[in-house]
Amino acid sequence: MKIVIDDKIPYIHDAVSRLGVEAVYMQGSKIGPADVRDADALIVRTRTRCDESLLGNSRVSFVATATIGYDHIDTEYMKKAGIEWMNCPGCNSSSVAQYLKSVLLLLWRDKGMSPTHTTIGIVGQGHVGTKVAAVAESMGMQVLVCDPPKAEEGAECRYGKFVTLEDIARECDIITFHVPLTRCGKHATYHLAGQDFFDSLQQCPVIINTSRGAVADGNALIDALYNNKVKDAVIDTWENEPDIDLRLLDKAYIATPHIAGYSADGKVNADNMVIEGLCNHFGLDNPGKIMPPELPYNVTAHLKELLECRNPNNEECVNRDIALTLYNPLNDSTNLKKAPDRFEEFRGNYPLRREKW
Ligand SMILES: NC(=O)c1ccc[n+]([C@@H]2O[C@H](COP(=O)([O-])OP(=O)(O)OC[C@H]3O[C@@H](n4cnc5c(N)ncnc54)[C@H](O)[C@@H]3O)[C@@H](O)[C@H]2O)c1
Ligand SMILES: O=C(O)[C@H](O)[C@H](O)COP(=O)(O)O
Repeated sequence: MKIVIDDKIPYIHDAVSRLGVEAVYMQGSKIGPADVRDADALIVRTRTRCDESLLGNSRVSFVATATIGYDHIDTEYMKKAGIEWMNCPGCNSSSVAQYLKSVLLLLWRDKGMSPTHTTIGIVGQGHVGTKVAAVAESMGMQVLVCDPPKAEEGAECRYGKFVTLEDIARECDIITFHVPLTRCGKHATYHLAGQDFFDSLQQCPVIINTSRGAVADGNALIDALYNNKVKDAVIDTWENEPDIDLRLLDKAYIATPHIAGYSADGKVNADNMVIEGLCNHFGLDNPGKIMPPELPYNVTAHLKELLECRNPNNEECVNRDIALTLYNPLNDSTNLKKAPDRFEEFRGNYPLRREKW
């Protein structure tokens, strides 16, 4: 049995080696029809488009993407071809929530946006949006949630009732997108934040996009930043990655290379889900749970010191410093702003980041 695996899926190698199968590791964007022709399974990230042109002449019967998003998988073709496929729902949702928490703390520290005077609009109440809403609520923000598909299903909104995107545009000081990228259907999200949306903003909000780049129209967002319809932008996901728009990079307060979900915890969750799916599909013995690496001693000691110096007068600052020591998106942003051509390199060699210590 042969598996082709994206070589930038961290922590998965040992578990795969214990499966006793042939494994070929390759750069995701380079995996082509000739590489998968005699393969039985494919484990990818967002960089491999899985469709008929890749899989049509192969014997692949199982495709797993070690990600939440699956807009790079042609699900219609998978169904037609009888290929089982899976993504990893929720795997790195806590990592994106950690990213958002640090962003909100930075907006408070550096831009004076006090949480108790801030209304945040969450667009999409799925795995990520739910956790982000909880973070914002715990900081004292007023939370509004827009999720028309969930509203139509009669799902419960924890924050009063679901509101419309127009309500969000009218009321919110921060607007953050957590929807899948979809190009058709009643609730398609391609350019959901387009010209009309930016024109309708009333509070000159901060716009945050950690979902998929094309959920926001980059040109319209840049215009809105120049015309002061938008106060600041925090961009993790970009149109046309890795060839990102340098005007948006320059204007964005925080600009990161699609790494909101890159905690080691999130990566390991995805690995464990993929290995389980693979073992179930092929009847293999599961080689056991993969664990994330520990933080180095100096980081752990520093965090311990911060906690020990906590007192009632500076508790807020200590908590903020702990969160920002664990993860500060400004570091990733500074690197990307200095060297945007290294977008994929920053992702592929991402340093160890943990959600807890
Ligand atoms: N930047 C990163 O590293 C990173 C990490 C994880 C996930 N993501 C992306 O974040 C997004 C959200 O992930 P998730 O796990 O929460 O997905 P999810 O499927 O759990 O939730 C998405 C929610 O969006 C809602 N939705 C769909 N269309 C909508 C519309 N037009 N308006 C408002 N709501 C709509 C759905 O009803 C659903 O509740 C995805 O695009 C995913 O690929 C990015
Ligand atoms: O959808 C997801 O899970 C995230 O966007 C994920 O972090 C993407 O990571 P990639 O596969 O591009 O490394």
